[in-house]
Amino acid sequence: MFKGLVGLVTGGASGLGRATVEQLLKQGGRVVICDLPSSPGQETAKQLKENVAFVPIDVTSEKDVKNALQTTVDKFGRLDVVVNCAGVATATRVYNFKKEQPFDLKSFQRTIEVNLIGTFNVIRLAAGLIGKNAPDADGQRGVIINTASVAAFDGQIGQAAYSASKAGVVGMTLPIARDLAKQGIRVVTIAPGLFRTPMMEMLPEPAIKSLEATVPFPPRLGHPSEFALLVQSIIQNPMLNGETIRLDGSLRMQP
Ligand SMILES: CC(=O)CC(=O)SCCNC(=O)CCNC(=O)[C@H](O)C(C)(C)COP(=O)(O)OP(=O)(O)OC[C@H]1O[C@@H](n2cnc3c(N)ncnc32)[C@H](O)[C@@H]1OP(=O)(O)O
Ligand SMILES: NC(=O)C1=CN([C@@H]2O[C@H](COP(=O)(O)OP(=O)(O)OC[C@H]3O[C@@H](n4cnc5c(N)ncnc54)[C@H](O)[C@@H]3O)[C@@H](O)[C@H]2O)C=CC1
Repeated sequence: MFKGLVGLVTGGASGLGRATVEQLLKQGGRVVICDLPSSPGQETAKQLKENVAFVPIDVTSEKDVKNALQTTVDKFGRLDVVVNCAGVATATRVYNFKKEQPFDLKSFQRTIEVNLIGTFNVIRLAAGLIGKNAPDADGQRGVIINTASVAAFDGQIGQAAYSASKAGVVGMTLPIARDLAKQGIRVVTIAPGLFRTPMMEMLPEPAIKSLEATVPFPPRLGHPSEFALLVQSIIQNPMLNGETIRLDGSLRMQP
């Protein structure tokens, strides 16, 4: 289905990103996995064998992202789809009254830097490369897919930094789609609910169970493959643009 398509997936060594890499490969695409040098990206690429490459990057670095785009061109000759999955989660109250300690500003800044600025960094640099593609019959040159979170809308206690970073991703989706419309590049954001990934598994199991119990239907954590399925649908459907799609079993998180 995606024969010849070239994708670049940040955070592609784990969780939702990895499932996306697998789905794109299954559909005949070629994929560059971008993730931290400390991630299992190299092993992941080895396991998946063909049509896949790993480039170690930090999404906040201009040099790293430019290097990943150059590798994409050198290896596969073009770039059609970017899926931004790289992200970090933090959980701290804005002020801890027991310890008389305010939220650590560096931690707030780093969350914004990775989740929001890192996503923007990849978009701004990748857009130039996607824009070099010849347009298809519909005038389309490529697609950029971002990952926000339902926490952008209903962040819980302790999620000020994380929610702010993800709300930023939601907020920039429409203006960037408008910026890139003339070049025929679509921009769509997915706001996942609760998916079983290493990030989610950092929460204690009782916390996971209690969150899971709040999902109306299906009353369970999502499978990463279900996120990847939405990525595939977004790529396939040319009318989807400038929108954030919740993928959450109708979950609205409680405080
Ligand atoms: C990854 C995604 O993108 C998807 C998601 O967002 S998944 C949701 C992730 N959610 C989180 O990570 C929650 C982050 N928050 C926390 O871990 C903790 O609230 C915290 C560590 C920040 C604070 O913990 P704390 O100061 O020890 O507070 P604690 O004493 O446990 O709780 C105080 C009150 O808040 C409530 N509370 C705390 N965390 C809660 C939670 N996650 N959900 C609901 N209520 C919560 C407690 O029930 C308690 O209520 P009462 O005062 O009525 O008894
Ligand atoms: N798992 C869930 O329930 C949800 C996840 N999300 C979001 O989905 C995205 C993927 O999350 P998961 O797969 O669950 O987490 P994960 O922790 O399994 O994967 C995230 C990947 O991002 C990489 N990464 C982190 N910082 C990076 C950086 N600076 N540069 C490059 N790569 C970096 C990590 O190394 C990791 O491989 C994240 O943006 C997360 O916030 C949103 C809502 C729910």
